[in-house]
Amino acid sequence: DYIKYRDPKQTTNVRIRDLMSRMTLAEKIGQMAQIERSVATADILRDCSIGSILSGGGSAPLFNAKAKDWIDMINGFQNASLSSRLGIPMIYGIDAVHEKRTHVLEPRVLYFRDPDLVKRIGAATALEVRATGIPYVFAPCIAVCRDPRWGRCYESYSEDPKVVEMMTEIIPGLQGDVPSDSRKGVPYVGGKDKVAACAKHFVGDGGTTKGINENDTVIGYHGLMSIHMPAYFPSIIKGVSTVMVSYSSWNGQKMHANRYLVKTVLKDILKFRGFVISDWEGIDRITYPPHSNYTESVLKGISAGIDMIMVPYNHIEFINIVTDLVNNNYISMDRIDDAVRRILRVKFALGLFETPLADETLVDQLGSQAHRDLAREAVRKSLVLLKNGGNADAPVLPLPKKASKILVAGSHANNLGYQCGGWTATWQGVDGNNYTAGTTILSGITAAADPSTEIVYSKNPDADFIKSNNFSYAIVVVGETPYAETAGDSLNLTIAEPGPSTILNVCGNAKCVVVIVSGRPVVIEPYESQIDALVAAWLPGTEGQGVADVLFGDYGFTGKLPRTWFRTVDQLPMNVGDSHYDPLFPYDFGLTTKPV
Ligand SMILES: OC[C@@H]1[C@@H](O)[C@H](O)[C@@H](O)c2nc(-c3ccccc3)cn21
Repeated sequence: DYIKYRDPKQTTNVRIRDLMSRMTLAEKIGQMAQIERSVATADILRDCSIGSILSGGGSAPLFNAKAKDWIDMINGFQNASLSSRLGIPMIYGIDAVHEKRTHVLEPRVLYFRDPDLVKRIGAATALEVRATGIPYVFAPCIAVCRDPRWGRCYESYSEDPKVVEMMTEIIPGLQGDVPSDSRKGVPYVGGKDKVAACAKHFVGDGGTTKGINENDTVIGYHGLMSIHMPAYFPSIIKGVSTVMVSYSSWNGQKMHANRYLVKTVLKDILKFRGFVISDWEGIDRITYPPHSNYTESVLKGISAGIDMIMVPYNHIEFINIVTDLVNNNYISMDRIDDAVRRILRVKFALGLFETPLADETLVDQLGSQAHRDLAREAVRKSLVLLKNGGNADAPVLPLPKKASKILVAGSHANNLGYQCGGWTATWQGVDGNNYTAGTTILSGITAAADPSTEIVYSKNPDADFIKSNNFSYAIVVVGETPYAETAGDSLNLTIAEPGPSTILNVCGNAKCVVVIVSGRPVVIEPYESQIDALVAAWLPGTEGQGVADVLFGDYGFTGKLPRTWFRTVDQLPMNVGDSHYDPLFPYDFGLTTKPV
């Protein structure tokens, strides 16, 4: 017989209304739960009508999983969801694509200010995610990092809200362009090669005291609205499908329990019509210790306006408590219906009811040459030239490709894992070249230099070695080792040993170019006078040859600092516009070179 919500010719509102009218309370509450893939079974998905599954950091169907492994796993889960009473498809979410080695790892930091480029990166990312059967990414992070001591600073586009606003152009890249005649604020996904996106973390995640992750953002209303909120406006206008709540607090109140900002501001005033998702055990952390009063967590989180809870493991406890709270009128049916309506709206916008299973024809898009070239372009445009010789008439860069003998040194010269940083093959990132296909900076240099040039590689050479070799010049690649979230919080921001001594040994005995691989500004002033040329390479990901492209002048340096480069950490926090502004290199600084 005719089932209205299954009819794609009906409007989304009609389909939602029809489906909601058929759903039991249990089915509605099941839709509000997102569980981790490691605990998902066919029985749970079918019997509990679970709304969503995610891969947490590094959680894959198997080690070195290929696209087919992902597709088979996700289709397996989806078929279970489709076998539930009403056959509501589940939505599978993941953090961008850095979970999988099947993807070209875009530069981990997108520090260029080119909305067209970031949109193209979004489109490539959407294609590669869909190729693995996934229709939903927890990106973009539109945090405005105001203190580089924050372990997630590299996930933020800039300290300047204007730049972050501009970079929301990745959303139409990921989701597709909202048709001009369609209502603003409504989730929009334009086709099977596009994904639902997630603006995160709402709100003020980048403003915590001393950059302490998940801590307290102490700032007035106008400061919050002028620094941390602005990028949410264009995100909503561009039809972002979901918003993730921040672990952090605003003036002592947990964002996961902040009904004023989540319901009143985001939903009622800004008219956001997609669904609000918690962070991982985000409601558990409303209380201290976390999960010490889960009933309070569930009540406060859902009452604040959170629609989908990233549980991720204790879905039975979650479902039982929500059911009790509704049956005892602590949570209204209106609140439940608002949450489910929003979740269904995103699922209908994604076309999940029409095409719930993966489209296997996209697999050859993975790691395509076009995507590698795009990532390489992003690397080139992200690099910032901070110093280029002692004086203008003797620039060091671009380097001559033809030289008798050059030295490549440093802990980060030949290490793909270090180039990629956190959120890659594993949550905290990896060390070495065995996890991801890609090009190290050393390989990029070797490929770019003239065949007649002798290239000597030494991770941490001593002074005698350098003196005795009479190198034409040396390239030293050092920086930070990979980290994610709290593990990346740093009060000293020093580069990893033996980086400093490598710099001093090499630069004290040869003309040197120092390339810093890091997610953020780090301590460099003590060595700066010894360094002839200094390049901030951030986290170039798999495309190390993008670094060689500008070092040797195939392309000019054009990058500008997206955040202030401090002298010493005791100046922090220090952002452009502050009264006490005495940086080593100011926000928006960057020397340029011409292509040769
Ligand atoms: O991976 C899903 C989300 C991600 O989208 C958020 O940006 C991030 O804050 C986050 N932290 C954890 C997470 C934190 C601690 C232990 C295990 C997992 C999980 N997640």
